[in-house]
Amino acid sequence: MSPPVIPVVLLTGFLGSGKTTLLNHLLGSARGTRIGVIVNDFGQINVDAMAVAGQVDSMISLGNGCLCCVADTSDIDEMLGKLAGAKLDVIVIEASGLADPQAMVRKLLASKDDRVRYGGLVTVLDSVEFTRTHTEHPELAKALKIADLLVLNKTDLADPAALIDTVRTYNGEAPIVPVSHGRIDPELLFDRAPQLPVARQLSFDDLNDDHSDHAHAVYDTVTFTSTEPMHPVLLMDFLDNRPAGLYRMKGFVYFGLPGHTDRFGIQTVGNYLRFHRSPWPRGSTPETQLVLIGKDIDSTAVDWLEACQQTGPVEVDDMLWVTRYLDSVDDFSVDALHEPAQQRPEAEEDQA
Ligand SMILES: Nc1nc2c(ncn2[C@@H]2O[C@H](COP(=O)(O)OP(=O)(O)OP(=O)(O)O)[C@@H](O)[C@H]2O)c(=O)[nH]1
Repeated sequence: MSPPVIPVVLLTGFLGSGKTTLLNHLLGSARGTRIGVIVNDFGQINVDAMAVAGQVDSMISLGNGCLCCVADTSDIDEMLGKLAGAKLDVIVIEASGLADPQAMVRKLLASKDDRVRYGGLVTVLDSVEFTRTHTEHPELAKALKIADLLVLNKTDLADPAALIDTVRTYNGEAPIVPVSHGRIDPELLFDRAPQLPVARQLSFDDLNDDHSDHAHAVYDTVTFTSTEPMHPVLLMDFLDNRPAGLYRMKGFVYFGLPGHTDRFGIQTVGNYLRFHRSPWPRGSTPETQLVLIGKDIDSTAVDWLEACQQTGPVEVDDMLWVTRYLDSVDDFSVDALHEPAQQRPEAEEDQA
């Protein structure tokens, strides 16, 4: 008997909407379902791949690439083929927040590997940023229109009720699931139910509708790395006055605070800012690694970050500017910084 065909679910959504958070939730609640993952991070630092590593049995990371730019379907088939050989129940592809979902769906549908089949498109929406991003980036409507499941995320921060009607105007059929922290019921995706209520037949128009304006073209990605510690007050000043054009920032910060050795994961989305404290991976050299994504990001942003490096000793109270944005209440006092952070799986990095 030939093995069951593996559904390939595409996870998309604008920058910072919560794709990695949702993926981590799925991986954490898989209950025996074998999930393969293709992470399609954008930018030179593979922050998302670092976050999911450790939870996933079968993972392929594209590093500094983009699945919708992969030249031909055989490259996709090669990746899917590697995972298909690993006896999986489902493959989830996390698209870059900048990806063109139509181009990716087209390539998945064109796959010649008969061990896999396109299993549907999940689009994650940020309840807080939805109105702003969809006004500024009308091209995002594509990912709503062809979605099979719409996840209205961050409902802990904004009431989704008013948004549901708006979202409905883009897509009259797909279920809309309001959640916080990407906590969707995995049964919506996996068989023991696999596939999405799903993978409806997409029309020729759905797949070809103005695909010429490849969404990436309008965004910049800027990276900053440094082994010099950052000064908390100077970095917070940067974050309070973010450079023009910056939409999203993520990565890790190294503060050279005497007596403590933890790294600070950082996430910004629009005006949102959050730090997460965790130990540096064993054997790694502490360094700041930041990816800045946006539109026409002010060219002085990197110079400004360089100027945030420490030139002298840092007082422990300087960290108060940072600790109020930590995601764990236990960490709010600066004294707590002297206790090493709990060793947690890297995959929890992005979860609340
Ligand atoms: N309060 C709150 N924060 C959330 C929720 N979902 C995600 N976040 C936070 O939002 C930030 C961005 O989440 P990610 O999961 O990294 O978003 P993403 O879509 O993978 O981001 P990109 O890969 O940059 O496109 C992180 O700090 C998450 O912890 C949520 O439902 N509520």
